[in-house]
Amino acid sequence: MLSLIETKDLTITFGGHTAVDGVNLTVKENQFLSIIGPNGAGKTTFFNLLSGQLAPTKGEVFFRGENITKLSPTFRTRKGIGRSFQITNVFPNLTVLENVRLAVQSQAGIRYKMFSHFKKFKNLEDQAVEWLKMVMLDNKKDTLALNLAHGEKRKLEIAMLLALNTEVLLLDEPTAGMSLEEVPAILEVIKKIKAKGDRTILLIEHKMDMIMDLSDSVMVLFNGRLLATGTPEEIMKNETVQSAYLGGLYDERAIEA
Ligand SMILES: Nc1ncnc2c1ncn2[C@@H]1O[C@H](COP(=O)(O)OP(=O)(O)OP(=O)(O)O)[C@@H](O)[C@H]1O
Repeated sequence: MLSLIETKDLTITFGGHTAVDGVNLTVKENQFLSIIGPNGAGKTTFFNLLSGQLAPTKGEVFFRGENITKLSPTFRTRKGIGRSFQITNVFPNLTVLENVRLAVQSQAGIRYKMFSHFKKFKNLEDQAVEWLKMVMLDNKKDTLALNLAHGEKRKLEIAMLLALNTEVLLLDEPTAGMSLEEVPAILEVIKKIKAKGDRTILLIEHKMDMIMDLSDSVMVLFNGRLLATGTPEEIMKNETVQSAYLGGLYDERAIEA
């Protein structure tokens, strides 16, 4: 398997605080990698460094061996690194289908511009419907985005990300803010994407059962540092992880109780 993403000594400091600290990581093609760690460990910041939303203080990011550290988020998306849209980027007064069609259109624009290829409106719409089927939201295609439930908005966000057709999907807590009833649907969507086998997926999640279920490997961040990487089973057994991360969580729960 090829190495698709590589970080070398990736570091970012905000004021005096180092949020991501010397992270060296290799992600292979079509791997499903989950990122865990306590609140404030640097997970989202690490995603921002991969997607180009933030520039590192030190270190580098490589995509297929090419140094992309200085590329903007737009160029990184064109290369193949897709970061989930925030819900604020969903157009509330457009329908679900119109939102996904716009994402398909932007991808088509990028890919076909150099050939002056004219994609017919209907074709774009058909593609949008396919992505909506993938996330099981095609039954809501004519609903205004503003009228969707929270879990449905997250599905729409994933459909829009899928429509960009990037090789890499960075999913930052797709179940955040969801009710317990909404979680299984998102889990099923992510499983479907994984089962297709043509994407490299990086997932930030706090739900350990989801991590165990989906991941080929897990990386643990703690105070911005890469504490451990391994299979989900290895990570659960890892004593450093247990004492530093899982142990800490149990302590917090004990204190709260
Ligand atoms: N733009 C910023 N300016 C200053 N500090 C920041 C900035 N972004 C993140 N931080 C700090 O960096 C640290 C890591 O934050 P980050 O959001 O990456 O953690 P996280 O692991 O994703 O946490 P959570 O699980 O709560 O989302 C935190 O202490 C945070 O306050």
